Amino acid sequence: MSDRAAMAKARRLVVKAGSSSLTTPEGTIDANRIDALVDVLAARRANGTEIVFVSSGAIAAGLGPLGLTRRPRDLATQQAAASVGQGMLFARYTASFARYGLTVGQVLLTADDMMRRSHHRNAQRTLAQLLALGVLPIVNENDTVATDEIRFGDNDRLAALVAHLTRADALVLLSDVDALYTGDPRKPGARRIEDVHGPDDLRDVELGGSGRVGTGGMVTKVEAARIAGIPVVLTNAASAARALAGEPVGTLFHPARSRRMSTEDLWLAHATTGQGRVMLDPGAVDAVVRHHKSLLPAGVTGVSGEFAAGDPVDLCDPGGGVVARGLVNYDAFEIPDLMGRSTRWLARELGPEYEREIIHRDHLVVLEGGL
Ligand SMILES: Nc1ncnc2c1ncn2[C@@H]1O[C@H](COP(=O)(O)OP(=O)(O)O)[C@@H](O)[C@H]1O
Ligand SMILES: N[C@@H](CCC(=O)OP(=O)(O)O)C(=O)O
Repeated sequence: MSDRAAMAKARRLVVKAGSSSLTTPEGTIDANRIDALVDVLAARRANGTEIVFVSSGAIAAGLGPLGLTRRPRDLATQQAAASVGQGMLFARYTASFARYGLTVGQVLLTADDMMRRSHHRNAQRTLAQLLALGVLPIVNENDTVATDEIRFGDNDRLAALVAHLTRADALVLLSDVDALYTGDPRKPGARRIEDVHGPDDLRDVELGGSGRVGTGGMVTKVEAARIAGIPVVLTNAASAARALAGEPVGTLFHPARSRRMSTEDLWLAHATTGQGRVMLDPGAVDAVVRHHKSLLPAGVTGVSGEFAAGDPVDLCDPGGGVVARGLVNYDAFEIPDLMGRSTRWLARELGPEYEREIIHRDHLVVLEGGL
């Protein structure tokens, strides 16, 4: 099945709309555009497809009511605008989907919810239950509590992670441009890119910044497409119906990997950040990256950062490049005493509890640079 056909046949779809597709330049909700988009989603839902909708626009929709003429730069005012805008946005969706007898559920997530395994599982369960109950979940970042350091900021990566979380078959990113271009389409000479198969197709592409109200521009969309691991179409809201029908609109990002990674691997690779680093000798790099073995203390040459057992940590090759990430079995301060030792020696000298690996292979994922 072609990736376009996969879009048309998807049984579970994540659709993400950017701020610019949902709000007016005056900083209010664009009710007509929301209704038009809801018409498309409801029609697809009526065909039996489960849809998770990721909607930006909380900050943009809060600008007008607060008398702001442009997107504020400081986090506190962004959060105030999001607090005002999110409620209005969701009220609008509730009314709009009700025209089709559809019930919507609001799901606000933080980057932290994606990073902590227990929160992640919880979000996964909630979304699954909403879908099982026939509810259409509408997801946004929980802007009012997100801090600068741990913010998604844009919703493109969040949409890709939600696609993982829900094991969606395809992802549609709706923006104010109808496709990815070779350069910013606001400048002359930019050409539309129809298909992206991998990094080679993006080599000469200028990934510019965002529009007036959006965040991240094309960089975050390309990144989202890369991490989604499923067919992704990028187009504008006006082309949403055609994109969902598998017609050749926008830009289609073909998934790079044929084998789907497990949910935990996807989570580890894309939703977490290493809380510290563990340095490996060449033999350990080989064992972990090529042979997918557990990381044993004997192959560790150094450690940095403050992490606790259970945290995600980055594994580095002797050149300092990150090759893998895994959930570590020890606190950072314990590792120097174990480094370079065989598990047998450790068990004999320190006790049987030290026989465990630094990272078990079941909780270890090789990152792209390490392949
Ligand atoms: N190579 C490119 N192809 C398409 N659009 C681009 C490119 N470079 C920059 N852009 C700009 O990215 C903007 C969309 O990004 P953004 O404002 O973050 O959207 P959204 O709010 O939908 O997430 C477009 O308005 C476009 O002007
Ligand atoms: N969570 C934020 C998303 C911010 C944003 O600009 O996202 P996007 O328009 O998708 O680039 C909001 O709802 O305003």
